[in-house]
Amino acid sequence: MAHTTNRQEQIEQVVVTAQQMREIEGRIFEAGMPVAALMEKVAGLISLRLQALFPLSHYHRVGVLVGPGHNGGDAAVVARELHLQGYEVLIYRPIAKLKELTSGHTQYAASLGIPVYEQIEPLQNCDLIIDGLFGFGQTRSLSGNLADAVNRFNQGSQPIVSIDLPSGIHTDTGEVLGTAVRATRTFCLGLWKLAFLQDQALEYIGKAELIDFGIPAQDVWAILKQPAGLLRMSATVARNYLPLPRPAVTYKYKEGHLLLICGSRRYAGGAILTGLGARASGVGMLSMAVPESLKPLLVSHLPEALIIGCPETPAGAIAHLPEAIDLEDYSAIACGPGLTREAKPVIESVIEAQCPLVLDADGLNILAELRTIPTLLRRKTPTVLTPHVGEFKRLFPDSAGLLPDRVSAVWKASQLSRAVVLLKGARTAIAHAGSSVWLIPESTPALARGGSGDVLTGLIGGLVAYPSLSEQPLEAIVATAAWWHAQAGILAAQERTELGVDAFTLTQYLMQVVQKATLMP
Ligand SMILES: NC(=O)C1=CN([C@@H]2O[C@H](COP(=O)(O)OP(=O)(O)OC[C@H]3O[C@@H](n4cnc5c(N)ncnc54)[C@H](OP(=O)(O)O)[C@@H]3O)[C@@H](O)[C@H]2O)[C@@H](O)CC1
Ligand SMILES: Nc1ncnc2c1ncn2[C@@H]1O[C@H](COP(=O)(O)OP(=O)(O)O)[C@@H](O)[C@H]1O
Ligand SMILES: [K+]
Repeated sequence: MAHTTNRQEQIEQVVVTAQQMREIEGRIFEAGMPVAALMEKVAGLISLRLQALFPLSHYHRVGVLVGPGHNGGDAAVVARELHLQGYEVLIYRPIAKLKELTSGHTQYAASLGIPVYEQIEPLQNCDLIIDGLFGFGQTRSLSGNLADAVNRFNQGSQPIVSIDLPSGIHTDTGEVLGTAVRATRTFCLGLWKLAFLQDQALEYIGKAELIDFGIPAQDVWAILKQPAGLLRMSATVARNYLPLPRPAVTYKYKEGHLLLICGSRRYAGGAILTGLGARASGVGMLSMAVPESLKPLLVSHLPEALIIGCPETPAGAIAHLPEAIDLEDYSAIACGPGLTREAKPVIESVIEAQCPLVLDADGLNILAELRTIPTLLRRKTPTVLTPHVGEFKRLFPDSAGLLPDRVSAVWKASQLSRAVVLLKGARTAIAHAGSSVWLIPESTPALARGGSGDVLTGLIGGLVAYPSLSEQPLEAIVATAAWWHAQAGILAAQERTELGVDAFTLTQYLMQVVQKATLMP
């Protein structure tokens, strides 16, 4: 993160594994910070945030789940603070053997008159539950009475706030270990843990919030090294990879020439959406190769684009690229949406192109037929693949075994193929050649809708085509496009609800994202 100097901004962009978090904390403690003082500080911040979100006037009775480790310690301090503020607090402590600090805080809480129970029944009528059973120290599965208790709390209608992670969620993979707390909100402590960016954990995490308790940046970088392996894409970072401002003196080809190859008689709309995604990138020149019969349709939707009609199969797919196309003319090619699997000769041609190549949809299915890894390893210029999980499994059967740990799976696939692999999902992950993995931390399920991926392909193609960005890491440019796409979805959903974000509408919100990002201080 050479781009930002502000500690808070750096902290927001970092993602850590449990092991890394432990090592970072280890440095802080070694330097002299007392563990007890840090726990007091963290839990103080949590208590203040809880009081703001859940005022005493509406949430009188609070159940606090105290586990055996320091997550339980945090919870016991929170219990004390809420009690002192006038909340009626009850502690559930299922495991008798507690770490020393946790034991001390629980004992002190009890001395103040907070009841401590080993059964959940007394906590049944609480207005709010605070989950401090396990945090990033959890590796074992929940079973027996503990699992039953968690399942019963999940059935209640009261909100649940988890401290650090929902208990039962694996810090790195996001996997449910036996069972897990379904939190309304989770306060992630200090640094974002990887589970917050793994699709399988999202419905347990609820609304996620980082509680920044002042981890010094130098301790983070001492453990993560730069560039870090896991990175959260944000507006601050994305701004560095937008082709703005344009130089005062420029011309269309200097702002990139993208060739899109897409569409078929059956999937004509996909070609339009891909074109509109590319348009939003502002790319200097857009050419589109489509089946000959779609030419009038494309011209009417994208009058600025150069539409190239291609020979068609009887079913209306592109049979092959016309002789007149010279792939050397373009600064990037994006290919795939709506092609159908009949367009195999197209993929065989573009694989030989000497510019960056983005493959999506049927482009990926055909690549899998051609044998993904040997085909990609032949290429001398970068390839970007944008699969959803189904396509990913066909492309990379060997890496797919790591799913549902999407971050490990995409990392492995990129390492084996040397390509930039963008794995679509609720939290899209982008990896390049086994180096960093970029994660898109915010999105909206409004995007789970036919055609929104086509828009993304066009947008990625457009950004990749900019010669002014060609010195930048390709994976960061692809992640910027994915962040942009997700932000447009969020804006559109805010104005139109999650039901109102069809793919065409999505394209209409792309510009607003750039306006917002570039107006930021
Ligand atoms: N260090 C600090 O000052 C700060 C730390 N912070 C807080 O500390 C948290 C990490 O604390 P932690 O390392 O103590 O681990 P934690 O997640 O509480 O639990 C591990 C314990 O649970 C036990 N256990 C696990 N699974 C189990 C099972 N199924 N059934 C039964 N037992 C099971 C496990 O036992 P073991 O598996 O080792 O036998 C171990 O004893 C972190 O998330 C944050 O909240 C913050 O306040 C910042 C400052
Ligand atoms: N639950 C979700 N939350 C956020 N984004 C999602 C969700 N589901 C899908 N998306 C996004 O929507 C897009 C869908 O793309 P894709 O599956 O290729 O659809 P299509 O081929 O119909 O265009 C991807 O960018 C993906 O990340
Ligand atoms: K927890």
